[in-house]
Amino acid sequence: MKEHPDYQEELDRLTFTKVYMDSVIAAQESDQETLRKRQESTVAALDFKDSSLKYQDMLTHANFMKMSKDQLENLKKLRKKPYFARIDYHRKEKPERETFYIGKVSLFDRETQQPIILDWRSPLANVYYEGRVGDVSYEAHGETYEGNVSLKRQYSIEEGELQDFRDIDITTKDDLLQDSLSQNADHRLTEIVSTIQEEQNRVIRADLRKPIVVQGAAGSGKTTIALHRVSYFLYTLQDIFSPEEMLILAPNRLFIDYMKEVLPELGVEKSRSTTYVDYVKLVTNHSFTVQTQHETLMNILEHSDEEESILRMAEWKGSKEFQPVLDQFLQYMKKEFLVETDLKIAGFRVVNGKKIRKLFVEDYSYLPFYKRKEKIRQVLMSDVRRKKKVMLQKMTKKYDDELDRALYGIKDPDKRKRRVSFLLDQKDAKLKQIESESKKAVREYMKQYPNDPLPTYFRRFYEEADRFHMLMKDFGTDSDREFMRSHTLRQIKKKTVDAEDLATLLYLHAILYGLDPDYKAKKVVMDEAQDYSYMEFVSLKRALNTDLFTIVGDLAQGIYQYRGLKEWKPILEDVFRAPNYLTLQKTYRTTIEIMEVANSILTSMNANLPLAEPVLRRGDQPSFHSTRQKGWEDNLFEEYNRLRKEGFKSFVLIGKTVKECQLIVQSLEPYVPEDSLQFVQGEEEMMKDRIIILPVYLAKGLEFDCVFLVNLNETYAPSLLDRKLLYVAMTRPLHRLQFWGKEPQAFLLDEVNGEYYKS
Ligand SMILES: Nc1ncnc2c1ncn2[C@@H]1O[C@H](COP(=O)(O)OP(=O)(O)OP(=O)(O)O)[C@@H](O)[C@H]1O
Repeated sequence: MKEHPDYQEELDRLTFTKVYMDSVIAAQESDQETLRKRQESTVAALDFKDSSLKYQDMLTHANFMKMSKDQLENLKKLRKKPYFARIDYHRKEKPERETFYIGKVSLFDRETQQPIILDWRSPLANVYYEGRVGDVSYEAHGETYEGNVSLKRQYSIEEGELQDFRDIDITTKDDLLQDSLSQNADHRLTEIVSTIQEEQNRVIRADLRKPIVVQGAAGSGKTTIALHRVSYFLYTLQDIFSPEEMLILAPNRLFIDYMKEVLPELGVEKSRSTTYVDYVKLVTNHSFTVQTQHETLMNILEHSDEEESILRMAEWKGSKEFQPVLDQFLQYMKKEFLVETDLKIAGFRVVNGKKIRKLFVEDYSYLPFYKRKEKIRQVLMSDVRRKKKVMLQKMTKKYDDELDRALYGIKDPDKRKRRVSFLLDQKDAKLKQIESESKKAVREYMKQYPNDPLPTYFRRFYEEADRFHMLMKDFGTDSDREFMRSHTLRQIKKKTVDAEDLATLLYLHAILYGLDPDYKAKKVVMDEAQDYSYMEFVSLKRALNTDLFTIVGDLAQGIYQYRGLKEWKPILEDVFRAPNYLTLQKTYRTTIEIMEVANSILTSMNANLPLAEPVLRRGDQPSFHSTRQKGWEDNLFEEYNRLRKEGFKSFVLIGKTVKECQLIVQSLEPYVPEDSLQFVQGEEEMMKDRIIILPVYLAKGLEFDCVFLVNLNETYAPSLLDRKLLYVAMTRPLHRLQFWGKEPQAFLLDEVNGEYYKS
């Protein structure tokens, strides 16, 4: 690197940038003395006269930068690595070529508006990610700018020191990507802004006003890219959109912890990240226990008696056909809101019943039922307030007229006196009646409307047998439907619902009550989206009333196939209007050798999905190890130690089911040092120095340096579900994959070309 003609220039630039950052930081913290000293020493350190002058000029402006607290914190963090790339770009209409350094935040010279560092999310930075050196164009603020890129350079900067820099396109190989991929699992996720690939960049920057669905192979960067799209979104639309309005849905809490490691770097930590289950519980204020889809999956894998009926029921509850059923049910519920009696006070018709009904069915039809009810209450209240005066006047006039008639018309003084006194009492009573009825008329009137909480509606859907069977007539046989009805009612009695009921609850909640503004989100990101049912998508869209969804998933990993999506078509065609659909085929996580085996399993699914293409990175072939011979436990631990010595840090043993994992723990515990295993079953955080033991369903979305698939009892059958489980498990490692079981068939390796693995 030192021989490179630009070496000194690059060194100067880095020194300058660091000092500029320091100056900004010090200026913000008003430490003028430090600021002056730093600036002096920089200028002394810079070699080139020209640049010294220019830099000195720029440094003086650092004083005047105005920054938010968050921006300042970010700047401090990024001082160790201010930028990762440079482009030399000549925009057509500009007289000369300009150089831009790209980093994770932007930093501008206030006076000249020249970027010291260009944010990776800025429109111009797109030039770095898209295409190669040569003619390029980019879009900003609706305009297209043409130009030419003459240099694309990547930097490796550690602790603020320049380690290396390389130009891309001279060799086509992306060295930085190669370096980044060969690292270990615990410090990889954050580094990807510098190595985002073209197909990934398209996903990140795809039209922000449209929903987007991304089908991506295992390890193609779906999670990472979805989060970068969030970051890009927040950056681009920062003036009109705040992070709190973003909802990120992940499959489990383990996954959320894992994602959070990425979030701070991307500036999206203020977004709400949660699971669908937790979100629905929150917005519906739901106190039921939820039987999760994982528990159902375990039941299937461990063969429960009611397996088939349970699966059928779960499928129905999530299906597209279930939506019209719920809509019809809601029509029945709506009838109870169609009150059309007149609102009367002291014999006066204050509001016409037909008008009240019209308010519900027409004027406020865009609102949830209970919100309409509230609006009607407000309208009635104000009508009563307004008309009370008129009523009082009318009543007063009526009695005053009668009094006049009595005073002047009745001759007999006794009779007249009685009549007048009667009329005065009457008048007084009637006016009081108007006063008092006005106070409570609306409250009384509103009693005609339903006032039930969500669980009541949910129960009623299942409780009224005739109506339930009539609404569900297109679903299976009488007894299938009855199973669904009685099972759900039994669950309700136990204060439990199935995970699939959450979509129903959210859907009903959205239409009946609407969402509390605190829980609203304008943009939704759904990872592992293949595991959501149609109704889960629809209920979210309905509840949030937004089209801004970023949906990423992989149908090949759809292990909840009994309830999840089998294809993207219904989402693309029925849930959203004209969404973008993109695919990610290159896979970055694992080596060619591991992907060869995993792809063989993918092919055997006949799922018509494109095979993942591993980025050129080689490693050891996956290997099979027998657990038949005595002492296999010692062998496994030896392998672990050997790999640790090679420098690998994170290890996982994946079992097919929870039971299988328990068996693995029992078998290994006597052979390994105390506290070296951690059996993760759900919420707990994974400890970095332990060998993790996980059932496949929890390993989904995660990654480890070395993965051992262990199979002591539960073999993988040649069924679609088991193939998907295997595929998920096999695509978790970054570097090494080993199979530990009685025979290769236990992992369907008999279907894999024998040259792809060692045994
Ligand atoms: N452009 C890139 N540069 C460097 N690393 C990348 C890049 N894209 C993805 N990776 C790495 O590849 C790995 C897989 O990414 P990620 O977990 O986002 O993939 P995924 O598609 O969600 O995977 P899966 O579906 O298997 O859970 C991560 O370690 C990520 O850092």
